[in-house]
Amino acid sequence: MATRTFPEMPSPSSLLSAYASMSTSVILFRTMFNQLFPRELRRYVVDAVRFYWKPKSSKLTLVFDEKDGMTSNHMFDAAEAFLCTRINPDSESLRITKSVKENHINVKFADSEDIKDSFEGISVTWKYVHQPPQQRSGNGDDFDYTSGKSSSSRSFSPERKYIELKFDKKYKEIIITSYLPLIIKRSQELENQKKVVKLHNLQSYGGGPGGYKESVNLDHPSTFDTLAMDPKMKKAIIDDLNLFLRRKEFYKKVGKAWKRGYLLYGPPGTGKSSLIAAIANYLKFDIYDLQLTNVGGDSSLKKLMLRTSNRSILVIEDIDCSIQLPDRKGTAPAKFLEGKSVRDPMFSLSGLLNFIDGLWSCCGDERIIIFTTNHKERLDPALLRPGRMDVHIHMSYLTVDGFETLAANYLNIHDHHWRFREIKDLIKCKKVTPAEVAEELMKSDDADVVLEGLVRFLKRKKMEDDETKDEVDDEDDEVNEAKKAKIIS
Ligand SMILES: Nc1ncnc2c1ncn2[C@@H]1O[C@H](COP(=O)(O)OP(=O)(O)OP(=O)(O)O)[C@@H](O)[C@H]1O
Repeated sequence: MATRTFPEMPSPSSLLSAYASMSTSVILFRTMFNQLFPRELRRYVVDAVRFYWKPKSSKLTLVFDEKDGMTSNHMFDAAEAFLCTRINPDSESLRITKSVKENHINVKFADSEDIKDSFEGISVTWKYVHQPPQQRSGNGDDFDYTSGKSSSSRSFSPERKYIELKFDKKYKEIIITSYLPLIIKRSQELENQKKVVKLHNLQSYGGGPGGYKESVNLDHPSTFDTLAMDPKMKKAIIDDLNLFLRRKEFYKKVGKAWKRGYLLYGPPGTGKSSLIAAIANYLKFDIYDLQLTNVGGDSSLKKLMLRTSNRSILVIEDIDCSIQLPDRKGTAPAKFLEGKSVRDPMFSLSGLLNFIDGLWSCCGDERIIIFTTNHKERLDPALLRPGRMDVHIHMSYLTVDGFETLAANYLNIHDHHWRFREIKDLIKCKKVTPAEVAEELMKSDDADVVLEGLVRFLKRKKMEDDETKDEVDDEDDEVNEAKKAKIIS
């Protein structure tokens, strides 16, 4: 039987001396390398070696930085919102955020946590990376390219937050053209679901060159369900809003800015402001309340307008009080009313509308503009011309249907109450605003007590009106008598 012989194993002392001589050679080589070759050449050689030796990966990584220069990166925000819906139930850490103005708590995936997703059978991996401020080399003179270290002149790079998306390179096209747009769409849907509608105050004094803008959450509870108005009119408004939202392509095709104008008119207390809040809550659009009384002219108006965002409602309340109308010949200069600020504005109402149209047609999408007035008859005819404001809505006195809505909201009475017949008869023959009735309905928790009080209120109002009417009739009689006497003498 043949026996195998093994070569003799080197002794530990010979291994140690081989290692020592190798390390010495490496140090010698590095020193020679650094001394013999200029810095640029060293850098070039090191980069070239790194490039060719680096194993080629079949993966592609897309990086969404939080900021794109000074502005925030919409793709980062969209990805972050989308990934909140993909959080792994086994996650070991999560980020929790909430701003003072938000009503909800945001649960986000944590630093360096991987999230797996798949799109049309393609597996992708997401990762959130937060790099705190990092030291970096200063002028680079002392940088050693063989060791990759530098020794002095350090400064700090700013902190960086980004999201990485990794997938197989061959799916690049489909991921960029289909998956990313889907993420943007989903994030918008999520945003709409939890969006807190804001009310921004737009006025041009204070707050620096661009004017002053303060905003609060719009906590107005008004919705189309709580609004007391003719059901047909309510439905027509909702249909109109829905049509407007769907018609992005239509507006583009006909070359018009994607905006819609509403004129709300009617006596005080008939729900004009409530309707604006209901529209904002329905569309989840922010409201910009434009105070024209302090806008000096085109340039400050333009600055204010540029501060408004898409998907918003621009409201100009009591338009008849904000701008003095030009005379019928259109020659009188427009002037602001209300005492304090009577600078000559550089625009009339129609000028203002043309201006807003022009500005929005180039940089505004999904905008709604609402004017309100208690006196439609006092408005600039330019505003009432067909095609100017798309929809005119008359907010009128309380109707029987409107009363039923208020009774359901305030008293939780959804069918009938024995007082209803009398109340409805009184409402039919008496002009009463929803605001007046709403105030009566809030006076007690007891529906019987409240409705009895409402009946008394409506009767009293009717009596007062009858007396006023009698007085006016008496005065008219006296005037007629006097006229007759004058003619006879
Ligand atoms: N149509 C309505 N439906 C439900 N509530 C209403 C309605 N109209 C008025 N109210 C109630 O009256 C209050 C005042 O109404 P609102 O401010 O909307 O009236 P307005 O027409 O805008 O008045 P103004 O012209 O004085 O600004 C509201 O907060 C609401 O409680």
